Amino acid sequence: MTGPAAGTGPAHVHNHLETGTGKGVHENSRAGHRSVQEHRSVQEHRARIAALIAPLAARPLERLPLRAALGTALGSDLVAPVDLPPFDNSQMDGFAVRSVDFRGAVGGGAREFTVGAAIPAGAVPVPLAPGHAAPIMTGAMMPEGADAVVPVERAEPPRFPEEGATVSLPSVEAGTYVRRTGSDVAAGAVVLAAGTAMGAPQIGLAAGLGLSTVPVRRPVRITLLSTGAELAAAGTRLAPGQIYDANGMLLWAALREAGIAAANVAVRSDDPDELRRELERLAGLEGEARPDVVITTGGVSKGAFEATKLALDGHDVEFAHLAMQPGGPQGLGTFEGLPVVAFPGNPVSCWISWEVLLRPVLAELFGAPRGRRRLRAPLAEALTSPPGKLQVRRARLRADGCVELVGGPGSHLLGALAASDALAMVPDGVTELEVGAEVEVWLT
Ligand SMILES: Nc1nc2c(c(=O)[nH]1)N[C@H]1C(S)=C(S)[C@@H](COP(=O)(O)OP(=O)(O)OC[C@H]3O[C@@H](n4cnc5c(N)ncnc54)[C@H](O)[C@@H]3O)O[C@H]1N2
Ligand code: MOO
Repeated sequence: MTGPAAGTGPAHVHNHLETGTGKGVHENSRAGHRSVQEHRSVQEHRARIAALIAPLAARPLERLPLRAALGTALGSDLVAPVDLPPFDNSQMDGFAVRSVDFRGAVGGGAREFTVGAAIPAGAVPVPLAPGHAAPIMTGAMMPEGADAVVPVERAEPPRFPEEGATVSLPSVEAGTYVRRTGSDVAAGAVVLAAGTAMGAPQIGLAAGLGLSTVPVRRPVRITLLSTGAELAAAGTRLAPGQIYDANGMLLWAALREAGIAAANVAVRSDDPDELRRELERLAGLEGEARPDVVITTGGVSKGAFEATKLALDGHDVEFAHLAMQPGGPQGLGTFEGLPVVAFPGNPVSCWISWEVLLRPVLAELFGAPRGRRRLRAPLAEALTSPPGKLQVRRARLRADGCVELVGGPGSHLLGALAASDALAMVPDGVTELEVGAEVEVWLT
């Protein structure tokens, strides 16, 4: 995958970054969840996440107000109800003229006009009489008969004289500084195709077309479930051994930026029964209250108190260790019919899991959020990477086009994450890279 445009479309989800061997994978079926023994490839895990949430592509269509539609994907083609511009108008503050009036001007040069009534933007002008030039403001409707505009600074005198006075204007071709009806967007044309992510320009276009709502799929409902006995809520005092819950807000913000309004819950305990009760509560919710997907964070590795693993035991959920760092330990499946994606607890692991596993799948399935821009850039420094794993380093793209690493590879380095604006991908099979070696960079 090379070039700045690469990876922005759905087709790129599965075919880049050959990571992980995927070889020799076998799964142990215990009473409940399955644990994959060997490292699973990133593509394989993405494909499984895609299969888990693919049914959500059929969410019902609805019309959302523009503000709420930001970040969502269009549910059907958007057809322009009006022309843009809706009428021929001036591109400059100047004088509307009939270009034929310049015929016969000496040497194709200037000639004198009688100044007509001024035309402000928003007014409907009277037709322009031959030999007249009407002061016209930018965006104002061209008067009937006029077909060109001379900017005021080219007039002699270079200002707007009183109506009835004379002004000398240099010769112009028909069409000069006239913005024609429908020349930007023609009424009836499909201006945005179904599946287009609604960013600021698309929202601006919809507003410019006079639309107050757009057709989208019902927004995905995601509940973020932070787990861990060590978690403390922001605003409380940290007891010894505690840390503040970063993951809940980190993922909430990541989803919000991606056009998804998520809900947060926390089970500040390592008691699997407590977590199970919370999952049962979420699975039992009905209608709009019921999440489409729950993302858990924490409790999925090999410790003695892996609450998420234990709570999901007996359900159709599998756990695997991916050939990726950070974001190695992962889980996914359903809990009483509720799709669950289990991310590891380290904050950077959560972020990378979102960026590398879930976000590209949403982009592929739903068209929004847009895929991250990817490019190749030379490293500003040498690096080493563990064998057999895609290593995802936090990085910054410098003004000189080189990519520099921010912080080390550790998945607890939240400060470095916040100082980064890119991810540098070191593919598996690569254990050392020199200064100047090219890596794939995702701009976050
Ligand atoms: N023996 C092994 N130990 C670990 C392995 C392994 O393969 N073998 N994998 C390591 C990797 S890699 C990761 S990543 C972590 C994943 O651990 P868990 O998903 O079980 O997460 P926790 O143990 O609950 O937490 C890990 C770390 O993250 C902190 N944390 C958790 N939740 C939050 C939160 N909401 N906000 C901020 N920080 C959070 C937690 O305190 C821990 O420090 O396992 C390794 N271990
Ligand atoms: O895979 Mo863990 O996410 O290194 O830190």
